[in-house]
Amino acid sequence: MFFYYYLIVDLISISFQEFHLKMGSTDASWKLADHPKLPKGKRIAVVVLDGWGEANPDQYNCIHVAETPTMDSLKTGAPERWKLVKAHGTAVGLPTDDDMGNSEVGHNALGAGRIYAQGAKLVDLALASGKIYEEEGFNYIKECFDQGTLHLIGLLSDGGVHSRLDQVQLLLKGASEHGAKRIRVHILTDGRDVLDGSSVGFVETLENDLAELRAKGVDARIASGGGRMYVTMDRYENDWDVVKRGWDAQVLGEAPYKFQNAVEAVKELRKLPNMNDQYLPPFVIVDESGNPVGPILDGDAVVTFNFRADRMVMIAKALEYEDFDKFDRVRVPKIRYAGMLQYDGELKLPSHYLVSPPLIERTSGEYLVKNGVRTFACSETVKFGHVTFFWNGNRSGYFDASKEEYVEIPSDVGITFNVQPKMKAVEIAEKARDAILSGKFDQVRVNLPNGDMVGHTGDIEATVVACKAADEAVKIILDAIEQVGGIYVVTADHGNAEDMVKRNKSGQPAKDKNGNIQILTSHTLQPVPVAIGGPGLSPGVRFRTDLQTPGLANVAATVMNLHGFEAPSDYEPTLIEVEGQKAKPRTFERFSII
Ligand SMILES: O=C(O)[C@@H](CO)OP(=O)(O)O
Ligand SMILES: [Mn+2]
Ligand SMILES: [Mn+2]
Repeated sequence: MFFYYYLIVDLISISFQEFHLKMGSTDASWKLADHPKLPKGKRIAVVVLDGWGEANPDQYNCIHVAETPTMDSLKTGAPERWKLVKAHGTAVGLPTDDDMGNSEVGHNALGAGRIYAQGAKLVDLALASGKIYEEEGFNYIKECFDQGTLHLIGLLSDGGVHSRLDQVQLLLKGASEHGAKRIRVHILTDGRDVLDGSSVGFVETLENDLAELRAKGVDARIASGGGRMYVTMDRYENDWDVVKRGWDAQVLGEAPYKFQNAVEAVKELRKLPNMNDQYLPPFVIVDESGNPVGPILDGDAVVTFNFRADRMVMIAKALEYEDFDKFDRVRVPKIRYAGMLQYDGELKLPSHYLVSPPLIERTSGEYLVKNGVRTFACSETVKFGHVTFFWNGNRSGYFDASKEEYVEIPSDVGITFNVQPKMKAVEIAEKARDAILSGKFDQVRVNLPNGDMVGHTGDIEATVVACKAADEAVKIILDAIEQVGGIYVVTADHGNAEDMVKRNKSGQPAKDKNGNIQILTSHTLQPVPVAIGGPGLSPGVRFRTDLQTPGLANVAATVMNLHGFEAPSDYEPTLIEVEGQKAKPRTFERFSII
C-alpha cells in the first residue's frame, strides 16, 4: 500500500514538472508545487537587518558591544535554527571574493534565490571584450564626439559597490580611442565604500590618466565634483536638493566653491569643519578667467558611469525626462545620455545604456504573490527600495496590487544618521506588527536600516545605539509573530556594524601614519546570520548541514518552503530540512480523482 502511495506521489510530481515545462511562460508555469511536509497559511515575518554581520567580539564590533538580547537569544537559544551564510563576493554575483557585499546584490540574492552576475561583473566583461563599444548605447553617444564633449559623471573610488575606478579608466581610454576628443569628468568623492580621505588619491590617479590623454591630444579634464552623500547620489527620492546641487555644478557650471585644480579642491574642502569625503560641498573647476571648464551644453554626450541603480535613478530622471518638476533645472541641454547600465527596467530608465543589466526574473516575490501569498513590505525611505525594488529583481511597483502593500516611512532628511541612530526602527517594526496582527498578510517583510546607515558614518558610539534600536525593533516583530502563531526569518544583507575598523593582515586594527586607528565606514566581507523560528514552525525543521557554502541566495527557497511551497528547481537549495517527519499521507478525496 505504501508503495502505491509513493508511486502516485511520484506520478503527480512528474506530471507536474512536465506540465510546468510545457506551459512555458504562461500563467500556469507560476504554480509552485506543494511542499511535501510543510503546511501553508502560516504568517511569516522576513526581517532584513541592514549591515549586520558576524565578526569577532571586540570593542569595534558594535553589535557585540550593544545590548542585543533578542538577536543574542536567536543565536544561543536555538543553534540548529541559526546559521551563518555568505553575503559577499561570488556568492552574490560579484566579480571576486575580495568584493564586499552591498544592499543591491544582497537583496537581489535574497529575493531572487539565484546568483546573477551583477553589474560590476557585467561591466568588467563588456570592457574586457570591447563589446561595450559595439553596442547601441555607445554608438548612440558617439554621435556627439565630433562636435560635442563627452561628460562622465559618477562615484570615483575602487569600492566596487556603485562603480570602480579601473572601469572609469578603461572607459576613458576606450572612448578616446573611439573618437572622443573632448572629455569632462564630474567626480563624486566616496569615503563610504572606502576609507575616508582616500578620495585625494583617487583624484590624483584620475588626473594622471587625464594628463596622459592630453598628451595624446585629447582635451580631457575634471570639470566638477562633490561628496556622494551631498551631491547627486541621493536615492528613493529622499532629498532632491542633493541632485540639484549636482545639476547646478555639472550642467550649469555653478557651485559655491571654485578651484582651478581638483586635487586642491578636495584637499581644501576636506579642511572645512567636520568635513569628510562623503559630504564634500559641490565645486566646479574654472579656468584662469574664472569660467567653468565643463558645463554640459547642447550637443554633448553624458554617461553616468555607476553600475548600481539606486543612487543613479534620480539623476537619470533629471537628465532624461522632458517633463520634470522636482527642481528648477534652469537650462536643459539637448544631450545624448546613456547610463552605464539601465537603472530601472520597468521605467526603462535611462533609455540608452552601455551594458545590459542582469535580467533578474521569476523572483520569489513574484512566485509567492502568484501563488496567493499576500505580502506586506516596509522600510523607511533610505532603504524602502531595498525590500521592494531590489528584492523584486530591480523592478518597481507591485506584481498584483490586490495582494501586496508596500509602505514607506519617510526618513529624516538633511542629517547624518549618527545624530538620530534610532532612525525609524520602531515605526517600521510597529507597521510590521500591525500588518502581522491584521491577518491581511501571509508575508510581512521589512528592512531595518540602523546598523548600516549609522555604521557608514564611522561613529562607533552612535552605531552601538543603532544596533540596540534594531534589536528592539526585531523584538516587536517577533512578539507579534508569537501572538499569531507565525514564523520568523531574520537575516541581513551584508556586514557593516560588526566591524568598524580597518584591519591589518593579522586582524588587528590598522593605524595610519600618525598612529591613529583607521575607522571603517564601509561594508565588510563578513558572513551574516539567518535565524528561523516562531510557534508556527513545524517541529523538526532545522538547518541542513550538507550545503557546502550557503549564501544569501539560499534564503528564497527557504522562505518558500516555510510558506508551504517547493521552490522552483533552478533556485539555490533550501537551507532547511524537516527531521523525523515522513510525508503526510494525503486525504482520500485527493487521491480519488486518480
Ligand atoms: O549607501 C550606499 O549606497 C551603500 C554603500 O555604498 O550601502 P547599501 O549597499 O547598504 O545601500
Ligand atoms: Mn545594505
Ligand atoms: Mn550600506
